[in-house]
Amino acid sequence: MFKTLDDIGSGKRVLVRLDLNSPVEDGIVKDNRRFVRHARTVRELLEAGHRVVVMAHQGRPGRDSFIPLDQHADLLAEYVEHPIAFVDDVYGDPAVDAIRSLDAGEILMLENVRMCDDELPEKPPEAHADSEFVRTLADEFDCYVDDAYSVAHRSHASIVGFPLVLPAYAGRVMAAEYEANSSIANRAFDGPVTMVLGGAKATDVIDVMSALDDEIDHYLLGGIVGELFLRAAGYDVGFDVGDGELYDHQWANNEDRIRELLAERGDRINLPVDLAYEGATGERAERPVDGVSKTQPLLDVGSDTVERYAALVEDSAAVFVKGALGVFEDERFSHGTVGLLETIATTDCFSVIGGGDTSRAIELYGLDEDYFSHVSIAGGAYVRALTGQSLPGVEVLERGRAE
Ligand SMILES: Nc1ncnc2c1ncn2[C@@H]1O[C@H](COP(=O)(O)OP(=O)(O)OP(=O)(O)O)[C@@H](O)[C@H]1O
Ligand SMILES: O=C(O)[C@H](O)COP(=O)(O)O
Repeated sequence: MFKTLDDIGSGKRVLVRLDLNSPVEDGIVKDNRRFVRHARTVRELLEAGHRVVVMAHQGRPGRDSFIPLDQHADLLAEYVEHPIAFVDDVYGDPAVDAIRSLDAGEILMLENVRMCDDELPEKPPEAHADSEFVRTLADEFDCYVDDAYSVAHRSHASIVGFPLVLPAYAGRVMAAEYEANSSIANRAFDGPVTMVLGGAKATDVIDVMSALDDEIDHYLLGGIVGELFLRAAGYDVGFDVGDGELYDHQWANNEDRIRELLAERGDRINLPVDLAYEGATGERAERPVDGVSKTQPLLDVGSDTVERYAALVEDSAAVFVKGALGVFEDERFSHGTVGLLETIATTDCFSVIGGGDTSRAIELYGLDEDYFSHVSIAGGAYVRALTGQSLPGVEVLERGRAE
């Protein structure tokens, strides 16, 4: 296990890695729960009288979302309820001068760490620890805090380099995410374990299913992934219609694995028994799957499916969610996703809701996060945790030099 904020003491120069990577629309950063969550770690560090320097990233070079972090500093400051200075540099003289001018209880955010050439190459921790970026910054700090669980699947310099050269600690987000998301591997549950799997990314879902076996008693499928499984089971769905392009390429890439999973675990894989679509006057309409011949997009699981899935959830000791059961962003097609989330919220099972998109349904429909054991802010890292893979960022924290 790793050390946490409880082990740091007070009055230190702390370099903290957050994951504030956010959706960006027309150059504007969209507020999201990553800010709220990380604010708690930051506030705690400030209250302990540390000098706090935040390192984070946004987008990747070449993408529209690859922008500076000045807006992130302002948004985070609102949640921390404390001004956050920003310097448009990562480890050059302007950054080092700004770091040195901080007083106890003050906070500074560095520029997008992916603007630094040393950051992005996937390299082992030893190679990153020896980079100019890591060596230069490490000299300015007493310790490193990693709160960025959702980037822990990347072997990037700001994630794996510092724990080799500074005492390293897990922030509150890192510790909570690690504990909840690894619980299939690390905990025994006193009753059935259920996975709700949907959304748009078939390969992610199939990877999770392939990596798990006896641990899971019921798989409840929906969304695009559910339709692909229905296609493999012989139904006339799971292909693109009109100018759509969500299904056929995913089918071509995953058909064999889907057929294998159905053959090996068909008894535990639950598929939708009915599906919803847009009716002639724009209303939600539903049809049983055996009566469907797909001529238009199918946008949600139907009411009978929700009822069957809810009964299995009610009987479960633990439920893990990855991916939405329908296009929940449109209220007409939110019934599957939101109906199941509401059922999970009213039972006392251990529950983890993951997937960046899916967890947005919780706030969109005003569900209280406290009704779930954990709502993850991770995407790729959540999938890797569910598949039992270790994350480089967590591994290096565990073997870091925290004393
Ligand atoms: N039948 C469907 N047709 C089209 N889109 C769908 C359908 N069912 C679900 N979706 C879409 O899938 C999206 C969620 O899929 P995705 O696989 O990205 O989920 P996630 O696991 O929550 O996200 P991420 O992997 O990005 O963290 C939602 O935005 C939803 O609108
Ligand atoms: O938003 C995320 O999932 C993380 O910040 C990782 O971002 P990346 O996929 O660009 O590495």
